[in-house]
Amino acid sequence: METVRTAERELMARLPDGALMQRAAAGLAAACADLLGRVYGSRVVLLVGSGDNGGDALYAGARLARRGAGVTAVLLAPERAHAGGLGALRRAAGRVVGAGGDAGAAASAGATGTAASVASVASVASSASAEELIARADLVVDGIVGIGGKGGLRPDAEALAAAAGRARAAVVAVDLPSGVDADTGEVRGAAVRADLTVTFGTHKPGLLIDPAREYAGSVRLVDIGLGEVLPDGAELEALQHADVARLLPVPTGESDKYRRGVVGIAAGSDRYPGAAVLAVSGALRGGAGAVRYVGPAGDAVIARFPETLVSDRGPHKAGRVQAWVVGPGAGEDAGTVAEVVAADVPVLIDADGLRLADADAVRARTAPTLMTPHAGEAAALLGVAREEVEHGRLAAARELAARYDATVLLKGSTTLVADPAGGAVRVNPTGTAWLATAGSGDVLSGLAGSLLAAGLSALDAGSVGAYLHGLAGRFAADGAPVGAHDVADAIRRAWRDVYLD
Ligand SMILES: NC(=O)C1=CN([C@@H]2O[C@H](COP(=O)(O)OP(=O)(O)OC[C@H]3O[C@@H](n4cnc5c(N)ncnc54)[C@H](OP(=O)(O)O)[C@@H]3O)[C@@H](O)[C@H]2O)[C@@H](O)CC1
Ligand SMILES: [K+]
Repeated sequence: METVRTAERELMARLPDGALMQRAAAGLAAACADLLGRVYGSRVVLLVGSGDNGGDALYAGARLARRGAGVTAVLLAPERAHAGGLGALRRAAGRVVGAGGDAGAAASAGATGTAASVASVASVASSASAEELIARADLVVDGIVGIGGKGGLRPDAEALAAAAGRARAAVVAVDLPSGVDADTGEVRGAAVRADLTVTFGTHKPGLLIDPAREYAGSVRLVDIGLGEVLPDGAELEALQHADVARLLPVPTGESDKYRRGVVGIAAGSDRYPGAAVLAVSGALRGGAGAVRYVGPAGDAVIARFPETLVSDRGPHKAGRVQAWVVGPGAGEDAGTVAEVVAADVPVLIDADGLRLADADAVRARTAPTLMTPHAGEAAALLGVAREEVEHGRLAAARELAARYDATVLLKGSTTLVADPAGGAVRVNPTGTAWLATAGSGDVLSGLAGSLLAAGLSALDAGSVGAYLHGLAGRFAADGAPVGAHDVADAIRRAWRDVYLD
């Protein structure tokens, strides 16, 4: 989060002391009030760590207390809690206890001369333990740790996170759920599970990428004015409808089918003819002017899609294409994979192709390469355990892109697209769990390959393909299970939704 911190420092130098924190706390309190519905008479518990994240929680708690909520702050480190925030909460008649419900520890917050007075702290550090307070709360605000967090939660923080998890209260995370890694989205140990995360200034990668994304609940961004000073080139970006609409290849008056690009699909085997059919089904909806199929499943492909140009003579002799897709259902056909990898046009490598392709040959390519592994395939390529990739998706995508000098689309519940040149990694915002269905990846490879053939860069083809594919998955599912061919059928609707929006 170095970029955010630098921006904060710059902005702070121009603003009166505490102005950023006040903006953050105001936005946080408003979000809490929305969630509570009725603030007056509600029971709010603040989990307060020793940094500014806890300060945000304390100031927001003070605002809620002024509106009639019963607010109790549970301090993890009473002697180091944010002094200004503690004073504000006290002035608003909020209560303060130590994490163990321990009056002595809480009282020391006052005793060390911070804004809380000994009398007020000691008098309210009553008999109820933090655990009991949390169990009775309507709302729990997680201000344990924010972007300053290092490593997994410490044991006392972990106990509070667990208590919040057991409670019936809604949980609001301040800036990000404590315990998730702000930079990478990794969750190594215990972490707070939030219903809502109120984040400040900019989306942190950890809020957009699984597994952390799951812990964040819905995410609300509060503008604290960082936009003016944040440098360009954020670490992550997500395409929106308007971006995708601009990138879609749309035929002009002069287009003929060859100018719109021909995509070659080298996929399927006697054992897996279905993969060929599904890849072609995606390719036909991706904007290329024609789809050429090469491989042993030509009959199955023609039977389903008679518009396909079919050849059984191998990629070299199949006729010109503007991009290749190789790998879905390829089985052990390393020869075809090698032939395609050697072609001097953009190539998308998927599924079996990822395993069969020679790494040096991929690196030696001069035309763009787009690799589309899921977590298991990425793990095999990197030589690590699958969990390693699942816990660190951003790092894995970047690492693969660097190793293969290829654009990498890492599939999963949050699909990421990383370019070898560096720059922001694209997070696909349209995914749905329904897409985890057999053959769905084959459809995506055909679709993205078709976009490559139509002239999009590997980064754009991958991210636009994932976007349309995710949207198509949502349309096709509509709350019920889907097959991959349903997803392919819905691509046209997704395209219209984006283009005509
Ligand atoms: N700058 C601004 O103007 C604005 C900043 N804003 C807010 O500030 C937040 C960043 O604040 P920050 O830099 O004080 O760090 P923060 O996240 O509170 O954590 C540091 C503390 O946590 C502790 N700690 C560390 N790891 C831990 C663990 N695993 N488990 C448990 N504890 C752990 C660590 O303890 P220590 O290592 O020192 O013992 C240290 O005391 C940011 O996320 C946003 O909410 C907004 O108000 C907008 C304006
Ligand atoms: K937090």
